[in-house]
Amino acid sequence: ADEDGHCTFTEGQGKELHLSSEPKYGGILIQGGIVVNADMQRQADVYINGGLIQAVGPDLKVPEGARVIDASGNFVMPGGIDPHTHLEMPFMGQEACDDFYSGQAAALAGGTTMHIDFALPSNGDLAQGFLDYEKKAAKSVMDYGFHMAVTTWNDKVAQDMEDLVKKGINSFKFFLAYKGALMVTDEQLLQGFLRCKQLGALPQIHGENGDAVALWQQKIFDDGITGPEGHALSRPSFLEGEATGRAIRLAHLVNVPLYVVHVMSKDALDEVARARQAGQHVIGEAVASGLALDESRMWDPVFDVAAKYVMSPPIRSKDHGDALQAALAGGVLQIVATDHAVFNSTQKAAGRNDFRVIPNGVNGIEERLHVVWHTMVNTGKMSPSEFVRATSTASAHAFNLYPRKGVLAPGSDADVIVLDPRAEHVISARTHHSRMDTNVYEGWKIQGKVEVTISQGRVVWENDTLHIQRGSGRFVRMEPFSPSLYEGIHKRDLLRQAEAKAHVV
Ligand SMILES: NC(=O)NCCC(=O)O
Ligand SMILES: [Zn+2]
Ligand SMILES: [Zn+2]
Repeated sequence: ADEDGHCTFTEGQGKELHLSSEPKYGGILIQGGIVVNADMQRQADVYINGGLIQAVGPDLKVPEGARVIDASGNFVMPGGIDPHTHLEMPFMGQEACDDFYSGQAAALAGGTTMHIDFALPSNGDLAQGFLDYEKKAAKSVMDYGFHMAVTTWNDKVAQDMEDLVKKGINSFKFFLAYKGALMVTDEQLLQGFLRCKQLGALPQIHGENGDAVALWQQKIFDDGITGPEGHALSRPSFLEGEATGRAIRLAHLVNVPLYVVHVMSKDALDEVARARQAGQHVIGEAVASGLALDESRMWDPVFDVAAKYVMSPPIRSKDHGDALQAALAGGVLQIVATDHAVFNSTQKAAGRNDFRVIPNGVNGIEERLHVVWHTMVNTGKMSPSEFVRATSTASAHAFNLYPRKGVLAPGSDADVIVLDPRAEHVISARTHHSRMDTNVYEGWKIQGKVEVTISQGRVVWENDTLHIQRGSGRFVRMEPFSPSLYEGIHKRDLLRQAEAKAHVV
């Protein structure tokens, strides 16, 4: 990014010129790589044509004129799905500085070919919020979908939820934090859970006790702590555990599946683990920053350095990160997202004298795959297949996108990456594609690099160059009643009713 925060790569000007590296009729053959899906890896070719994967297998014979990409020695994997982003989000009096163009450009450069962004209601109005986000997303360059946040409760919200499900949204987020802004009460949360269940949608929660956080922020500030470390001190991990556990119990009451976004602490992790062990359908999401970073930088005496690590729930001490990594490796957490919500140094500076108004959020949409590969695969904690599951396939299952997304198989969308496990690179704000002027992974030396990204059947990232065209992105509908979540719910309801009747004398 340049000094003005604008990306230095050039956008496609002509129609076909930059849009496609796919020859018109021949398609693309990715030859001789190690094809990795969530369930297996094997030496194979992948043949792409018409935006879809046509064949996967050894020594494929393909039509004359196919473009051949030599992938020998490299991993060929489904493009990443990042199910937690906030592009162009109005938040804490600012607007996140990556829009649907720059944020998606960054995603593609890092091997992510679909993201699911959190649309926010406009003054509590979900329908209007969706329209606003549709407009913002018109400049998209890759596939995307939306979750919708529910920030209050009334008949219109219930009706809007139904209308949005018909439009292709199958998940709704409830914030238990951000008092006075996005936060809902327990009653509103329960109403929302009941509605999600009727509609076959997946409720998601941000687990932090917003009342306690607001009170403790005031106390810490009054005690004279005004810098970014006050952010960490005012949001202890047990407040994350409390809210996460509360939401899990309310979801159990309603018998609805639940998705816990950005699990950042052992406390919240324990709640997810306990519920899953008891057979409850709870999905736990880690984010790259929670796995790989630690809170120490929030105590940096230089405000600009410390402020860039401020997000909620906060990045915690290393023992929490280690526990999150183990939980991801062991399957207690299933998904790695980013929570990409970026505010540049000038925007972060709004909280120079008061940590409570530092806009919350860190980068990750471009770095996620590399950070997870580096942290989890290079250390032997996860296999390449487990990496694919956590960064792509599990999201495709949760949001009912599978097998269109999340797998390399005939008929699936041609969203494919080629990763060279030997190539080394260094993450830096000087070379990344986000509009952010800083990077929380600045200076990280990574072994393993996404050399090629194919999105919608087109080569969009190759030789460190993007080939993208504004407006080529597609809104991807996500249907309700995802079989992986909703198949058993009715049976469990009947069982509960039978058990309740058995107690009647
Ligand atoms: N996480 C964060 O700090 N910012 C984005 C909003 C949210 O997900 O809570
Ligand atoms: Zn959140
Ligand atoms: Zn978020």
